[in-house]
Amino acid sequence: MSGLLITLEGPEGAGKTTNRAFLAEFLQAQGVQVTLTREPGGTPLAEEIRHLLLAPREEPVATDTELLLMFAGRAQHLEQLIKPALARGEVVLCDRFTDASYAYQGGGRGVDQQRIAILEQFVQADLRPDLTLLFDLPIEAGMARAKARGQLDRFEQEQTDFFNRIRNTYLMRAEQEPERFVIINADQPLAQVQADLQQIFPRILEQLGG
Ligand SMILES: Nc1ncnc2c1ncn2[C@@H]1O[C@H](COP(=O)(O)OP(=O)(O)OP(=O)(O)O)[C@@H](O)[C@H]1O
Ligand SMILES: Cc1cn([C@H]2C[C@H](O)[C@@H](COP(=O)(O)O)O2)c(=O)[nH]c1=O
Repeated sequence: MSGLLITLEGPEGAGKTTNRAFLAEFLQAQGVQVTLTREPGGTPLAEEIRHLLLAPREEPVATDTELLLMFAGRAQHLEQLIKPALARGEVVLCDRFTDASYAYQGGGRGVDQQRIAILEQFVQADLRPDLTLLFDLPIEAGMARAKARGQLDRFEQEQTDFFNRIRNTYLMRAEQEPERFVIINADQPLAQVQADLQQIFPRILEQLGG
């Protein structure tokens, strides 16, 4: 038995966490076992790595340090949480995964995509998300939501150009893998975003049945 790995991606404040809960509610109502998780994080050790990554600090964080910490947390998360849940046949709803490394460290920081691909293969072997929901919206709209939440973390303190490169990288990846990605227009009232999201429920149930 093998479950499904569904990842939710997008820039800051796109509504990933809010809509992960909405999706979980729907699946649970269908009797599907769901594991909710996030990256960086998802296990106690990986959450400690998350704290290291997100905390604003005076010492500049080297780009490779950031990249390797993302994949170190991912390795722990995969072994301790994601793979066991998939082996139990569950749907894993993960708030960000490796597409975020391509978007943030690749697009945002300028790391060569091939170097990220090497780490992806090293840490994940052939494990890839079954479906990726990309919540897309203009950077200013997402940042306004993030700012309204309160203090900004180390990533959220970056400039608009950094986030525009991230958004563009996500959209480019979605174009390259149209069978895996579904783009959701996140720049709409929540009720409309969720109405759009409902359109893909049958696809998820079909993937689960197959
Ligand atoms: N469609 C929407 N319209 C307006 N506000 C929204 C919408 N979706 C989510 N929000 C609000 O925006 C804020 C950010 O949402 P959420 O935490 O779900 O986004 P996120 O993508 O997980 O953010 P981040 O990646 O920055 O953690 C929350 O306060 C949420 O209530
Ligand atoms: C998985 C992953 C994440 N990031 C960045 C993206 C966000 O700024 C933070 C996570 O915080 P959020 O509450 O989910 O917004 O980490 C990254 O740069 N690279 C990654 O692989």
